[in-house]
Amino acid sequence: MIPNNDFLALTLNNPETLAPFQLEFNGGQGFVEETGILRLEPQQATDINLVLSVGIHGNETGPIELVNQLLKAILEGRFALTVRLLVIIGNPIAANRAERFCDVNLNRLFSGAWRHYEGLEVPRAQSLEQAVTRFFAGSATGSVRLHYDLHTAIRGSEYEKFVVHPFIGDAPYDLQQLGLLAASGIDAVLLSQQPTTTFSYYSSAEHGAHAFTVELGKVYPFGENDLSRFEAIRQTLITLISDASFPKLERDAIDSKLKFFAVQDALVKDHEDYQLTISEDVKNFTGFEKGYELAHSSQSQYLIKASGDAIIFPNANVPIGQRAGLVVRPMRLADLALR
Ligand SMILES: O=C(O)CCC(=O)N[C@@H](CCC(=O)O)C(=O)O
Ligand SMILES: [Zn+2]
Repeated sequence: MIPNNDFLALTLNNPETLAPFQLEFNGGQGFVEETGILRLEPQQATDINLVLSVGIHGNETGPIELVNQLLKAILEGRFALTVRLLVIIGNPIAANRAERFCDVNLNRLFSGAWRHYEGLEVPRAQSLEQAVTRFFAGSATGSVRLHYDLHTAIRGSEYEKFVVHPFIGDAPYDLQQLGLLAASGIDAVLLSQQPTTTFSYYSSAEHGAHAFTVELGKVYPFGENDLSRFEAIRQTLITLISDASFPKLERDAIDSKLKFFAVQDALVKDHEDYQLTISEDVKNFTGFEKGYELAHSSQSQYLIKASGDAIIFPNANVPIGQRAGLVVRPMRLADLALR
């Protein structure tokens, strides 16, 4: 069993390794596959397979606390399990250090990108890919695959809660998933226009999952999160897990709740002297006038291409070659292919 049904404590007490074990609870069976990786199988067959990952960045503690609470409620039989569920606490070593990562940003290592890096996160990225592969391999043919990768952002945001939707090529966007996001208190959806090496892109591209990076607010240390700010997503997750059902929102309701943005450019740090021109307190979604110089280095200059283009995740404190921010452009739901 998991002492006190506290999977977070078990994981943080065993940040490097944990021998696999099995557990029974009222409603199903659990399998701790390795540290921070717990698979729950319901008693009844289901056509929903849900990966909930948190703590891919060790210091993003709010979603870790939220999911740990949900897990405790399932293990104590306070609500039913009607879906297959894989819970991942991504980077327990970094979580214990209250750091975003130890050696290398785990959320840049997926889809095999770990082959090009060294450090503590490299074997972890491999393990997480394998765990997700095993999990989806166990799903029934034709069943729904979901992966919600929950994060919090370094900066404050004009839209507090938002998701990054991985690039899906010419495929239509899924109205049911957009409805779930709208019902979960998400304010904005950023549509990626190219492949990346993030966890959500991996599950989307490799496993055909509906996957998102979900940003739920600003980073705070363990114990300092106001979990009431996650109430809407907590409710949609409980309904999904206990009733295998999605919120039913009409297209107009989705349109009125969600703002949409296309990712226009990824800012890439190209030299040690690379600088963003904005101050530390500029929030995500701050927009600029055409021609504004957003970043420069001795190698390059980035000028805003259209008035209203806005900055997300500005951070020049990254290794050369990595993303220092995203530039997004407002768009309308009406412009999207939907199904
Ligand atoms: O606030 C920040 O600067 C970073 C927050 C964060 O960790 N965001 C994710 C987004 C991943 C994606 O683009 O799907 C990340 O940078 O890994
Ligand atoms: Zn993060």
